[in-house]
Amino acid sequence: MNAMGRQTQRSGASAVHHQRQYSDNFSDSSSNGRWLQSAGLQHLQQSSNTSIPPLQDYGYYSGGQGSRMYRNSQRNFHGGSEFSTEPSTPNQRKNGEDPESPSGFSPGLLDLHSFDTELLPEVSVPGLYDTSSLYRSVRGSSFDDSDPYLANNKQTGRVRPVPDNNLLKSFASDKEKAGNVAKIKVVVRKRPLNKKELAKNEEDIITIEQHSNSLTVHETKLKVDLTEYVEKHEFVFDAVLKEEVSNDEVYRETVEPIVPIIFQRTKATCFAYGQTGSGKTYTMKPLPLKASRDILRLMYHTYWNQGFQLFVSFFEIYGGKLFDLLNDRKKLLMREDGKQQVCIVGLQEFKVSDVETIKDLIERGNATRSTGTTGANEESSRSHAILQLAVKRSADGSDSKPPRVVGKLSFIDLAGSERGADTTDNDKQTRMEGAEINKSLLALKECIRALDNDQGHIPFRGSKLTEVLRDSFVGDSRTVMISCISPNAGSCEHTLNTLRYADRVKSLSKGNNSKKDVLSSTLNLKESTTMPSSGSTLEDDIADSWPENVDREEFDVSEEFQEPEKSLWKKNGKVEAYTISNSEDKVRRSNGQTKWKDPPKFDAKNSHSDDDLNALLKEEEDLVNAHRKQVEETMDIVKEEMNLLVEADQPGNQLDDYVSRLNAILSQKAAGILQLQNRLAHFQRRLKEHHVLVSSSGY
Ligand SMILES: Nc1ncnc2c1ncn2[C@@H]1O[C@H](COP(=O)(O)OP(=O)(O)OP(=O)(O)O)[C@@H](O)[C@H]1O
Repeated sequence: MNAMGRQTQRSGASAVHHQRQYSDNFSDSSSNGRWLQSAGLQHLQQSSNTSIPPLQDYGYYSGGQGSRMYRNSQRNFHGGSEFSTEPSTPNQRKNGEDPESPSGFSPGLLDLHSFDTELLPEVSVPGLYDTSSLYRSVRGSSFDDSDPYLANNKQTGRVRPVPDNNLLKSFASDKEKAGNVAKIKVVVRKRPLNKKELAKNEEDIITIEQHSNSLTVHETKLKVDLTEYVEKHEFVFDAVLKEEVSNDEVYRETVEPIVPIIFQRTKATCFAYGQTGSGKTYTMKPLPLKASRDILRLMYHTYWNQGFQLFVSFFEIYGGKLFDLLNDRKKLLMREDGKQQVCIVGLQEFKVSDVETIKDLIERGNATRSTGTTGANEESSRSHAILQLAVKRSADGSDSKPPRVVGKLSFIDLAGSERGADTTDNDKQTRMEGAEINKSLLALKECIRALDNDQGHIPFRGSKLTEVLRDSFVGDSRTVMISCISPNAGSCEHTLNTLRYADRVKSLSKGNNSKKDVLSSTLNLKESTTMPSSGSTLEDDIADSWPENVDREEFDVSEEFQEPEKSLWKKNGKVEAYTISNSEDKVRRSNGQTKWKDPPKFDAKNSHSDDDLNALLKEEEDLVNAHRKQVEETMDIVKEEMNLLVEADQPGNQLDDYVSRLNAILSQKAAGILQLQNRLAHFQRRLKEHHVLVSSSGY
């Protein structure tokens, strides 16, 4: 059965797979339009019944249906909303005099020939960053709705020739903003404890220092004497957002700075990454609408009358296949043209001119999206949803030629990453989905790394997701990654994996060699050497970059022996002794980490030197050797005891039982050694990979 077929079937099984409802465990409020509220766009909620008109109703804005959409726009911009004060546009629309006013929302059928993803060549726009011309015509009055100049302009039908003072400021600040936007920005967002977690009295283990953009995970561990101790894992990112931070603030911190540069031939991507149920969808959902609002504001204000147009498309990648979320999940094909441009054949693109229409489109797409149930989230996204806002303009700024992409903003709501452990109850389908999802997350990270290190080869072909995003990564591009984390103790391992993934993305970034981040990176690398308390899983693999299949297989073998070992440790004195030593080792290593947490006395250049890496490798090797020694000693003791028992020739079958139990322990210990050896091999590979990447990043 193909993915589509499976999808349909699964959708039918309501308990397992269903359309996303957007309800949550946090509040009892109706979820319909809740995300609008969180987006600060609640005024649009009233009109949320507005259905999207059938496609055939709308031509391009120059077509005959334009007036209908024009009325929509008018309502939107005059509905007492924040948009009612939108400069210039309302009057224009009211008067119906604006020949440029894009009154239509119309589909653009994308095919190999028409989907031009190539950036528009730089077109000189009079007044755009051309300060000499700006100054020549600077006017003293302000640029707003009541600006008499604007009214005059419209009355006379003259094309506004140049911007005024405020506009000049706006250009300058846009330009400044653009320069300030890092190529890769990594932001972490913590969600609040949910009802379930609160009911279970789960502890919040994340503390955040927003002013220093640092975050600490307090991981509870067991000491030698079985008392608990807390190991701290510190991370520093570009921004760290507390649980009380609103979606508005998230927008301001992440997407707002990149909106203006979309008009400057830049393609940007914003995506959320994190464990299932950590808040990716909650975080991502309001962003496109807020961005659209700002894009339209720029189009109608700063870049008014310069021929920019906004287009929306929305599709998902499910099971490695593409489906159009704005066209009844029609299956799409991805092709590369002769110029290696990615083309999505059949994807419908809608020309939009008002926020309300965009809101309707987004809602329609979200309602069509594939969701399922995971252990951690009843409405888990099982697909990657990609919403693209493309700013276009025809080469000569007129309507006579088809518009070409100037810049593009892609929002990706990634499917939830899950660990193997979470999927034990899931069916094969869900596990396969998980594998596909994890593959694309790994590929995404590899691409971001390669891009930021200016590597010649970008591994786009690693997954459908990265292939589709290819054109967003070439040329002048920006990436904002929002790592979403759950605060509860039960999610500790997931949270650490998410943060390590984020840290890998960030710490290997070329423009990110500040001492602070080097410290963070080194710290986190150090933390990653901690022996896991349970077996590694696919998510671990992603977090730690072990791409080779062979690694996975090796580790699966060793994982089998993890459980019996755990169950033994309380039953048998000898085994307990072994495990306790193991804990002691951890404690020692944990204490040893203090030196890494102190401010580094090295300079950034040498922080990742061979010596550091070799020292880490040596330490891990010592650790494994120490374990091996302990196990061997345990085996010796067990053997000795067996011999004693045989010599004592105890009557009855008690002896047989005892011997077989000891034998079982021996074989488990042997497996333990094998596991440690595998672990060491993994670690060596990881260090090697890290070393290669660090060297190529120029530290
Ligand atoms: N910052 C937050 N404040 C309040 N509620 C939140 C927050 N983040 C997430 N939630 C709630 O947590 C639940 C899970 O969030 P969400 O569906 O966004 O997770 P997800 O990471 O997208 O999961 P999946 O990957 O499985 O789709 C939802 O009910 C959502 O409303």
